[in-house]
Amino acid sequence: MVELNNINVIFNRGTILENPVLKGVSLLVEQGQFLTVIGSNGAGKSTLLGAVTGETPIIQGNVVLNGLDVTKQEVHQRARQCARVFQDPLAGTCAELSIEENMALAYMRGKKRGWASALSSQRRKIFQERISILGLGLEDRLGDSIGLLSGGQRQAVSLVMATLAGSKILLLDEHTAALDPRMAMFVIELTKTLVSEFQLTVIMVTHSMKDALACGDRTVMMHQGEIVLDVSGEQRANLQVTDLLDMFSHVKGEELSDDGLLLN
Ligand SMILES: Nc1ncnc2c1ncn2[C@@H]1O[C@H](COP(=O)(O)OP(=O)(O)OP(=O)(O)O)[C@@H](O)[C@H]1O
Repeated sequence: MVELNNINVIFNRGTILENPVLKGVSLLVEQGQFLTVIGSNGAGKSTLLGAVTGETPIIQGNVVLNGLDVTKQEVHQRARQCARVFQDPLAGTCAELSIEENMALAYMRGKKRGWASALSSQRRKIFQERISILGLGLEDRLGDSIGLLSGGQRQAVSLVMATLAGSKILLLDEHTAALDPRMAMFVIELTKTLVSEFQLTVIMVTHSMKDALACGDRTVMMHQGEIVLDVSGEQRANLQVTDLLDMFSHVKGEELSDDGLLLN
């Protein structure tokens, strides 16, 4: 469960560049819910995820993860509870390390135990099992440098890695945006499989209105640091991409330019 209460984020506070990016955002994502987040460029979507992980300093409000108030916790302390996958496949993995070593690092996220325990033969079996879900034959290539994989393969491995430490909250920050359409579809399907298998609570930021409606069970739209739309259930099930755009215009009383939101 992710609970954000009245979160305010202001970048460059007190300077000429002061930028209020989240304006009293409150959001409750129930245990096991899969929320998709859309919104125009600069709406505050990534900042919202940063507020959950602790990477973004908040000036007001509180963050509760799985019932625990983590507002004062550092990023590494919250890492036990939530995992984040970024847009850039290179961001979540270390090119110089092998697939197995990358997985071992992910496995140890938020844990105090040593490196050796993460690389035991028993762990290797778990890693092989988990990575075989991809159907890419990587279970036989655990010793290969992860830098040898394509961007899409690496993003798929990043997603599997995000499930290794046992955290129940998964934050996806446009994780398919840098992939070609075929690989993006593969990673979206993989996302659905992993979310269902590990019963994760998910916040997925996307620029694809199609994916926003096709994945998960609830969609919010952000605009200028606020949640301007929140749909689920039957209302969402009946929505088309064009309806979403109309709703946006209605809520904000303005036309939305197509460069901010992809219509695919
Ligand atoms: N660390 C930072 N320091 C200063 N300003 C920042 C920082 N991070 C983000 N911003 C600004 O905050 C605003 C919101 O950024 P954010 O990345 O949350 O938007 P977004 O909705 O994810 O946009 P996009 O869809 O373009 O990725 C932008 O104006 C951005 O320039």
